[in-house]
Amino acid sequence: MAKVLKVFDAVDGISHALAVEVASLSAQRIAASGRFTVAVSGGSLPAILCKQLSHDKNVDWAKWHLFLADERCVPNTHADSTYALVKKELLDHVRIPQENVHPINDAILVAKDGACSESETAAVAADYIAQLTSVFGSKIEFDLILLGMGPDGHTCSLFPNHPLLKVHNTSVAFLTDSPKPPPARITLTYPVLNAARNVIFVSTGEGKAQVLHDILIKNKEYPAGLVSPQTPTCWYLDAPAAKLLGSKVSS
Ligand SMILES: O=C1O[C@H](COP(=O)(O)O)[C@@H](O)[C@H](O)[C@H]1O
Repeated sequence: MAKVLKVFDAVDGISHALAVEVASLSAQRIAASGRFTVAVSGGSLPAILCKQLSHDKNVDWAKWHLFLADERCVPNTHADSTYALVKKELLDHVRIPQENVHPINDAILVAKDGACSESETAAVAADYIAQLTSVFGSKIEFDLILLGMGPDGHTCSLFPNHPLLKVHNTSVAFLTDSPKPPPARITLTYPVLNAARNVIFVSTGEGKAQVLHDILIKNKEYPAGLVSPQTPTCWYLDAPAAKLLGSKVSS
């Protein structure tokens, strides 16, 4: 599937363009289906995504259903929690009904520091599958999944050469050996990523330049490059991240 690249001089340009695009997709899908189902990654993405979007009063936030594309198995108030980040950047500023927001069930966690046992992590994943099923039924088709990418090419908590890259029999998988701390995490799997109507990647900073070149120019296999949804994946990049992409980039 083709990839669409959008390159901006600075991160603020990404925030602005993303806010416009996400608001537009939200309006389209709410008009068509009465709701907007979204999954978001952690890391640098929530701050970039929400800087402008969280001020948009025209978005029908009450119709949003918000999931996490991956999450660290820590309490929802922990410094490493993606939910905590999304709460700070978005949920504290807009009115998405609480029942439409889907953090992990952190009451399951015995370990509160990210060092979860396999059985706890598996239970968190099983609960997250149930949360997805309660909204989607058996066919999980997000309107939009917003993803980041690490400098090693990982996306969600799908890391290079990890066995989870081959998991196709569940919507949510778990791992307790993440190469990036904390080790215990849950993640959406490729069947869910690839069933999405729209996938947008956001990648910024020089530290991502080499892997972006490898994925987008050399077509080397990295987890982020394997995402192949219903429509072309769209990559929002700043100039430092895009610096090795040369003239093949149309901004
Ligand atoms: O660990 C994670 O890292 C990736 C990339 O983060 P970034 O800070 O380099 O943007 C993120 O997309 C993922 O959700 C997160 O769990």
